[in-house]
Amino acid sequence: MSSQAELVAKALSSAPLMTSTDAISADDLVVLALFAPASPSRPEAHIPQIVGTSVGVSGLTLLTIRDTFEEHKDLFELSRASTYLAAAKKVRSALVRRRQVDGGSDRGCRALSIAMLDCVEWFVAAYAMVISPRSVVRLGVSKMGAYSQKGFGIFARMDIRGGVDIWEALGIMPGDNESRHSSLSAIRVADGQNQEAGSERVLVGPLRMVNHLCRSFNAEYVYIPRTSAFIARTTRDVVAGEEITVNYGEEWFGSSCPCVDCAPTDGMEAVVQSIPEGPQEPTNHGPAAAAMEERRTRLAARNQDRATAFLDNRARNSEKAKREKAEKNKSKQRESRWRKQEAKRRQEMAAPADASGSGTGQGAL
Ligand SMILES: C[S@@+](CC[C@H](N)C(=O)[O-])C[C@H]1O[C@@H](n2cnc3c(N)ncnc32)[C@H](O)[C@@H]1O
Repeated sequence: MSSQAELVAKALSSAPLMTSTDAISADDLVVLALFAPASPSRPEAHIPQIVGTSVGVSGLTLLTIRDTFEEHKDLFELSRASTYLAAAKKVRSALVRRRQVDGGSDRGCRALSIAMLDCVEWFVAAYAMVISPRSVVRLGVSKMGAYSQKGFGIFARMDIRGGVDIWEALGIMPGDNESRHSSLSAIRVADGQNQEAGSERVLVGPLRMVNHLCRSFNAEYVYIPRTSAFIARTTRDVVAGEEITVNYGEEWFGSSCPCVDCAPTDGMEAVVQSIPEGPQEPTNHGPAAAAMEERRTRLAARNQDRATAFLDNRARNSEKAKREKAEKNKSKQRESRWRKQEAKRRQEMAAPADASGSGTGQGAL
């Protein structure tokens, strides 16, 4: 199936460059619409940490995009790449029709500019790849790091061998570097891409949902040559249900990395599958499930040890910080005392000269 996903990803990767502002807004919009619409009928819907918070549209727009996608969802057949992109165009055309006032209501889509609709088309196609039951990965919600913060993550639907390209986890960089809009997904242009190598961009699309691990990551970003697009490539075997993770590089979190390799937690886990995807291969049986269970047990045991070490370390560091602060205060007080004495001494030295004459200093000659 991956070869079809590869065709779709390559077609999407050669899209004209978007601006950061449109790309981030459209990414927010499509993610919120497809995975977290504010609908009372979906109490499990979760609004994760994502994105640039740049969306200036109503909940109605989100629901309209979601409904329009649902109406066309069956057209997104990942096994037939030739029809796949046409499906995204149909979603766009339906949204354009809904932009026109229809019986007094535009169903909330009038706020979407033409440039935004172009981007929405791209993101609908990109995220429909991970929604497809044929995709090797899916989008879920991950409980991450030391603070058990929730955010989106990408999870394997099936066992994936090491060295495999995950075409469904596609990301693309806009043509400008307005990355201040979303520091959640800054990335540098690589040699061999179609933009100035080394410059910083925002990564948008499903690949931006991949989370970080310092050591036990299982994938890396690779770029699609001569384009602005990236995908994930596994660096080792991954079992069904496991989260796909990469190492963002040392600079990302600095010395306070919250990942489970650096700080202990219960580990990452998928807690919500945001969008119903139809029948799927059961994953709670067979060697893959056993391997995953074994990995979970290993992670839990390791995290237990780390938890103790982490707490000891934190207590030691906090003591050390207190001592250093007290020392600093003492030294400040010493310095202030010294300054006062020095000022007094100077005053005393100056006093006889003042008393002796005109105040210009010449009286002493
Ligand atoms: C590119 S985004 C990854 C997707 C993100 N989870 C989301 O929902 O948008 C990067 C952000 O995810 C969070 N993140 C990634 N890996 C993490 C980890 N291991 N522990 C805690 N937070 C993590 C951090 O907030 C980081 O700035």
